[in-house]
Amino acid sequence: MIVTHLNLGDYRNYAAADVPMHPGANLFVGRNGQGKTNLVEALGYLSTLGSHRVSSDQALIRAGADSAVIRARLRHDERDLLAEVQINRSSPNRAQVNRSQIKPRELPRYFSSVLFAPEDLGIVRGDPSARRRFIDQLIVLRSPRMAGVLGDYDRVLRQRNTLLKSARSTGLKESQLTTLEIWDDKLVALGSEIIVVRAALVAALGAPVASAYSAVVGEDHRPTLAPVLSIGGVDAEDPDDGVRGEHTVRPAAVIPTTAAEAAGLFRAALASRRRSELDRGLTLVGPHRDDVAFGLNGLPVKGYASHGESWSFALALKLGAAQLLRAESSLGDPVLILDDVFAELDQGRRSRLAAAIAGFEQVLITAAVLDDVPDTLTAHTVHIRAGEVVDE
Ligand SMILES: Nc1ncnc2c1ncn2[C@@H]1O[C@H](COP(=O)(O)OP(=O)(O)OP(=O)(O)O)[C@@H](O)[C@H]1O
Repeated sequence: MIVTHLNLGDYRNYAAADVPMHPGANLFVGRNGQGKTNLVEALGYLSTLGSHRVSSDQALIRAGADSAVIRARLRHDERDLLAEVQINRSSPNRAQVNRSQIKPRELPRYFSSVLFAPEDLGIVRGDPSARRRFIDQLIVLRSPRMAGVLGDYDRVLRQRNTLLKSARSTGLKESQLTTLEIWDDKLVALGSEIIVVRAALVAALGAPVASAYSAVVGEDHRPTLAPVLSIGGVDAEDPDDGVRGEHTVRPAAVIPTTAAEAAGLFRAALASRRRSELDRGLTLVGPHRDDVAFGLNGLPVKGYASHGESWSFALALKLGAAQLLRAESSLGDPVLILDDVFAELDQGRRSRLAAAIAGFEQVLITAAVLDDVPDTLTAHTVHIRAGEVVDE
């Protein structure tokens, strides 16, 4: 799949932008703070419904405006499609495909992109939530229907926590026990599906991430990924009662392969934690506490790997994700977006990265310095200055 045209209205520092795009590499160059990342961030939003830089949509709307529009003309298998989203400051966002309204969360059915940016270092070095976000975004791109399952799980979790909190202050009454059992059933049904899908994804990512890592780094450093499931044996032994410290981040002892197996484990874990959950007023086990353990040469990445190794690992995660999607998606290749990547790499890694991405249908690259980008990627170069696309 490729983007043939991007149109922005009141998005970040763009009052309006019209950018034709080409198959293969498209390079956006400009000094710091001109709007290069904003441009590619907008395309990332269209497939993940979020920005890699902020958790709320508010910052995406141009200062002083009420709404932002991202509109992209997409081409796949000779067919054109117009996808757009309107991000509103004070009303729900709206989305359209070919001018017909759809739910915003349906957009990943139509557009698939994988974005790598310096912030992705947080996936390997940051909190478990960053790893869950990475995994879940990929899950939705692989199977857009999962957006609903993940959203429903969060909703049920919030409602269950509200009930646990109120039971904590008053003691669990008969009627609350019945309601808790209903929430347990919903949590287990949704959660067990998430657990199995996440574990399968982590297993599927292992090989493409390892080959992306050696393609860029040029050596066989054996990166590994393993799911850490909070329903498995990990948290059950945890004296902190499910509050995960660094020492508990290790691969799950049991990795369920079916939803029924995951449901059995999840339900048993909930039962064994009921007392603690009522004491704390909080759901202590479940996919909202899952993690992924990343390893390099037999050591954990977090806390052990160098800056360069962590950075290359994060890049390999995204390249591996893109590789996985291109192998199985009905949308063709995801649009690969590399934001500010080349400045971080030495000459050898720049050339190797250029070779590794050469086969993708479309790659969008941002750089502050043109000379940082290998010549093979500069055929379509667009200059950006102060929120405007300029011809030079
Ligand atoms: N909601 C907004 N309204 C107006 N301007 C905004 C908004 N959000 C961000 N900006 C402006 O956008 C600019 C940053 O753009 P962007 O992050 O795309 O820079 P960049 O060209 O990628 O720079 P760098 O090379 O430093 O990464 C900043 O000047 C910032 O003030």
